Amino acid sequence: MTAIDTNTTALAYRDAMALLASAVHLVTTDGPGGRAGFTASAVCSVSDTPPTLLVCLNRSSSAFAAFSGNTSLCVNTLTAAQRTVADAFGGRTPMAERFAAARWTAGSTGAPVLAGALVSFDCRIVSRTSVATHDVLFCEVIALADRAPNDALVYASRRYYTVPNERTDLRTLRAAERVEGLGNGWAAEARRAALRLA
Ligand SMILES: NC(=O)C1=CN([C@@H]2O[C@H](COP(=O)(O)OP(=O)(O)OC[C@H]3O[C@@H](n4cnc5c(N)ncnc54)[C@H](O)[C@@H]3O)[C@@H](O)[C@H]2O)C=CC1
Ligand SMILES: Cc1cc2nc3c(=O)[nH]c(=O)nc-3n(C[C@H](O)[C@H](O)[C@H](O)COP(=O)(O)O)c2cc1C
Repeated sequence: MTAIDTNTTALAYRDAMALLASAVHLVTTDGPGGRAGFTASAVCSVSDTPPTLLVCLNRSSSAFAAFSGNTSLCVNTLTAAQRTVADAFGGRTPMAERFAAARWTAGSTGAPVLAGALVSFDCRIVSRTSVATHDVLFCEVIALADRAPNDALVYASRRYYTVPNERTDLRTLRAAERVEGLGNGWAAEARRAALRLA
């Protein structure tokens, strides 16, 4: 283990955290505190009884005041096709412009639900704790939005990657077989592997 130099602790920590791959979410809210949202990787499952997750929000974020004034939020997990929305919600863009970058419906809590998200967790904020620079918001999941099989967006080493959905893979493979008439060799082996995953 290499000890962390106290003068570069934050930088060393960030460099180390940058190695971790994570899902990418738009965390959104609406209500008396106003409408706001930000791109987040610091989202974690806490419990399934009742379904509970946590979100870490920097108190210096322009979205912080709205989340403080509201009692609900929605965690919208992004698909690979939604990386431009991740950029829009990643900072320094006015809130109206962020929301104009995508289509929305209102969840049962009133929080904005992103159309076409990999999955959306509509939540009631049940507790808040300030830790260092961030507020940790503990949220009970009230509703889940439709989940269509899709490729996931992953953030690692400060860039975005696509994680193919197994079922999407299978559809692609079947389409390739139909178009190209592939039925033997590597294609047949790949098909068998995909069927085992399905
Ligand atoms: N948890 C957070 O608050 C996060 C904030 N960010 C912010 O987004 C921007 C771009 O980030 P990157 O390109 O990934 O480069 P970066 O070098 O700023 O961050 C690398 C990694 O360090 C962690 N991190 C960064 N800032 C943090 C913070 N203030 N508190 C706790 N963990 C933090 C995250 O895991 C991030 O992926 C930066 O302004 C960064 O601060 C990014 C990821 C998580
Ligand atoms: C991939 C990615 C993940 C992020 N994750 C978080 C996070 O979990 N919590 C957080 O407070 N900010 C996170 N941020 C930073 C916010 O999205 C946003 O940039 C920051 O709150 C400053 O926004 P502002 O210009 O609205 O103040 C992340 C940014 C990126 C690009």
